Amino acid sequence: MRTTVREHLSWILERVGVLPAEEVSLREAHGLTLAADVRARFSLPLWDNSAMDGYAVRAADVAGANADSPVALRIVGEVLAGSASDPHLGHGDAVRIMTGAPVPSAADAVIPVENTRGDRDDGSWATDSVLVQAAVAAGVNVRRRGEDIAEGSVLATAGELLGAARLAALAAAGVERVLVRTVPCVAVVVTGSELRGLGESLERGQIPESNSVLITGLLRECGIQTTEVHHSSDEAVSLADLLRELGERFDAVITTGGIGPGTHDVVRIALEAEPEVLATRVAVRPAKLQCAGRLSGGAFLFALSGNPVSAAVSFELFVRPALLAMQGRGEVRRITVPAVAAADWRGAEGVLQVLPVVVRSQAGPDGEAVLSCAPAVNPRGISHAVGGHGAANGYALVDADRGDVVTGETVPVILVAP
Ligand SMILES: Nc1nc2c(c(=O)[nH]1)N[C@H]1C(S)=C(S)[C@@H](COP(=O)(O)OP(=O)(O)OC[C@H]3O[C@@H](n4cnc5c(N)ncnc54)[C@H](O)[C@@H]3O)O[C@H]1N2
Ligand code: MOO
Repeated sequence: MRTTVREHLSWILERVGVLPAEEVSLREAHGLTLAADVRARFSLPLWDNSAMDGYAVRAADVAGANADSPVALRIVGEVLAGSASDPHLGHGDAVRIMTGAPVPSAADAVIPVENTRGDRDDGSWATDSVLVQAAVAAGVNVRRRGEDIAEGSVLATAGELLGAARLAALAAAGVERVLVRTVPCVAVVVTGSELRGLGESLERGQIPESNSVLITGLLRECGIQTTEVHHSSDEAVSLADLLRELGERFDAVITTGGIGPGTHDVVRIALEAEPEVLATRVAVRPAKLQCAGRLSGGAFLFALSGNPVSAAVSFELFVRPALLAMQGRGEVRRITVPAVAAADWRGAEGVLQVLPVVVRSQAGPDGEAVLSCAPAVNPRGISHAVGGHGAANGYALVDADRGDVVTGETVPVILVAP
């Protein structure tokens, strides 16, 4: 029986290891993986503060206020956002207060300015006394210290991807620097004597080289800038030398092409000298041929098929999770979402089918939004279909024992659009 996707991924994840951690500023941390839990240095909010522009009051003083019988309060001060002042309020007093300003210790509620009348007829803010036209309960319009986050609590956990919202939370809670995992340095090597650079003229049998565009783009979509791209000659000896050299300088090396049983499949031949690299057949279509492991130079190698869609699917199933694991990411697998098949298609008998699909949001029977998916390529020949694959924003996962897919059935889909 052939290796399953799960088994092969486990084999890789057991071997990739985790890269070292380094401390960076919050601004440098976006898109990186946190290496250690971070606690809030401050409570959020930091102080009891006003949610409204208005008047800080003692709720008991305005208990009976309404539009017909407003309650007059004496204005004893003003607090703006950023002000350190804490004016005292006695019975019948009010303090002008702006949104975000610390609520005076002696006040317990804020009346929005809209519920008051000033001491002049022009509707402006009161200066000496204010007429309050609505009662307010204690605590209303006061954002309490610590109601969002308590000081000392864990605000971010090791293994998470640091996005904009989390970094803003850390900044607000007084965190300046965080420990993050190093991003892997990755080199890409394409092989194939039929390949020509973009814009070069093509003789019969030659094609534009597109896998380096694919792989560097997929790497960028998981936060990795490729620093070197090589086009190797179809000669196993020089390729073995190149892999040995790259293996010493990079954390990971990704090759495409040359892993089949053909006479000139140079990657397969060059890797025969690498004892920790495993070539295997996985029960999946496309991406059946898999080859991965640690090069003697030290880098982790992923030798992907030259077929562009096989390379993309291999990247999604094995390379992306491995590169995330190297960064200590807690969750390396994508979530699947259910989508309704918008067409019939043939499954891949006996193996998992990973079909590039176009996923759309459409109205369900009760007007609710549901996802639909339609094949982006012909399911009979997926691995070479670089053109149709360009439209795909997801992959439908059709289990080995499921058989064909019928219009209207629900299929699990992973969304891969950047
Ligand atoms: N006798 C068998 N033949 C094949 C088998 C098999 O089991 N027995 N497996 C097939 C499968 S599955 C795959 S996948 C391929 C593996 O192919 P290679 O990794 O050796 O890839 P190549 O032969 O080098 O190229 C395949 C295809 O992709 C095009 N290609 C390659 N590199 C690029 C690139 N950088 N940009 C664009 N296109 C590229 C290449 O021209 C070929 O058309 O083997 C099957 N055969
Ligand atoms: O490795 Mo090949 O994809 O099965 O197309």
